[in-house]
Amino acid sequence: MAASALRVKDPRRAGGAAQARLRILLGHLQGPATPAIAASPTLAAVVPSNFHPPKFQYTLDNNVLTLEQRQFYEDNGFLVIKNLVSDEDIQRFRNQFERICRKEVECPGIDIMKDVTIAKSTHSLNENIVTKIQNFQGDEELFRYCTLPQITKYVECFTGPNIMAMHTMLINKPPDSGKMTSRHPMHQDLHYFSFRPPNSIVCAWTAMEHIDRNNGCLVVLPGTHKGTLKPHDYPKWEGGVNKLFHGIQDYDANQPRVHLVMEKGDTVFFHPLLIHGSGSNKTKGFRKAISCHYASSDCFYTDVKGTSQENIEKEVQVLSDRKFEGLKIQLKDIWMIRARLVKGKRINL
Ligand SMILES: CCCCCC(=O)SCCNC(=O)CCNC(=O)[C@H](O)C(C)(C)COP(=O)(O)OP(=O)(O)OC[C@H]1O[C@@H](n2cnc3c(N)ncnc32)[C@H](O)[C@@H]1OP(=O)(O)O
Ligand SMILES: Nc1ncnc2c1ncn2[C@@H]1O[C@H](COP(=O)(O)OP(=O)(O)OP(=O)(O)O)[C@@H](O)[C@H]1O
Ligand SMILES: O=C(O)CCC(=O)C(=O)O
Ligand SMILES: [Fe+2]
Ligand SMILES: [Mg+2]
Repeated sequence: MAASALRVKDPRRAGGAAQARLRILLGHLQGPATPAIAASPTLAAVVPSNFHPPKFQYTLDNNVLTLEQRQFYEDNGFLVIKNLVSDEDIQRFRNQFERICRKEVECPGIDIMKDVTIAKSTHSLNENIVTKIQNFQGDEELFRYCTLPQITKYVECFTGPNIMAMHTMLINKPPDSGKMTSRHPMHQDLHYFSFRPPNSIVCAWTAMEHIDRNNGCLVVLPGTHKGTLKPHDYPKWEGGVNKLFHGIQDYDANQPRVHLVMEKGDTVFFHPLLIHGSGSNKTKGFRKAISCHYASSDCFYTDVKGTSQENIEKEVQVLSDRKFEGLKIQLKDIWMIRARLVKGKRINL
């Protein structure tokens, strides 16, 4: 059976023999279960002798990625494609961002965020106050980013043909005030998500200008997509931390990091378990990037009760209580509201 057919099923819903079979096969998709199977006479009897574990777990069969690119993503959990978005498109996104910041256009459902150091200031909004806008799925001009064919062509290698846009952001990392609040702590995006499986989710993140360590590039820990979701909470930073910027609790700052230096239009695709963050912006300019988290529409929603994600659900509920006036909604409801179809059929999400 093709891995792509399997990975969309929720193994908990399958029963009996089918469940046993799925578990065995999913074992190959999720981790090195082979030695255990070989050691067990009962399980070994179920696995045909000509069965070869799939070589690839994190990418689907496709004719877009070269073998080398595919292997790179499998090993590292990210892949940078140079020069994927045109200057013209980036200028359009930048113009629309400025119109939204200045409140010249209405954008239903959007969240506008200021840096924690100026959160209580009463400046009227403009593009030099806003640190990011989120959930622009309702804005046709910005949503164009999510539908760019040269991006969805790559996305499909991870999600398959039924593609939902789940989360969108335009990040406008401000010059750091000196308190280091422009840093984004090391985290896994899956911490925010109540849908699975992780291998059917991918983020596309496009640099809207040259980005390096000076203006706070993305920083990744290669290979960490092979691990599990870690507990997240606010880092104990002296200068303060932005709302909802949770970081990995036991993060060891001495682990080897890779700084992704990118040119305008370059796009990185990365796995939702990949540990990443971004550094402070030491320049006077606002560092801009645009991103979308995509998921296969046959992913399924999960309840985060009793998991390490309870803390994020509680916080998001407090925020949504203010917006939706006391309606106690779950994290998965919030994602359901935000989700928008990009391509193919809407199934579960
Ligand atoms: C893929 C992974 C997910 C993404 C990962 C991330 O990016 S994590 C970050 C995800 N971020 C988000 O989802 C943020 C969504 N943003 C929002 O909901 C909003 O921007 C916000 C709640 C932060 C701010 O709300 P509003 O702008 O509507 O309201 P307002 O300006 O009145 O602020 C409301 C209260 O929040 C405080 N506040 C505002 N911005 C803040 C910030 N950056 N850090 C801390 N606190 C902040 C204000 O001081 C105020 O406190 P008082 O009430 O005390 O006066
Ligand atoms: N001491 C630290 N403790 C926890 N997280 C850190 C620490 N230093 C950096 N990080 C995290 O590592 C990532 C990358 O940081 P990086 O070192 O690149 O940036 P920076 O410290 O802002 O700038 P610089 O380039 O001067 O080191 C960010 O996500 C940041 O939050
Ligand atoms: O700094 C950035 O652009 C990346 C932020 C990020 O990783 C996130 O918001 O999840
Ligand atoms: Fe992130
Ligand atoms: Mg540093």
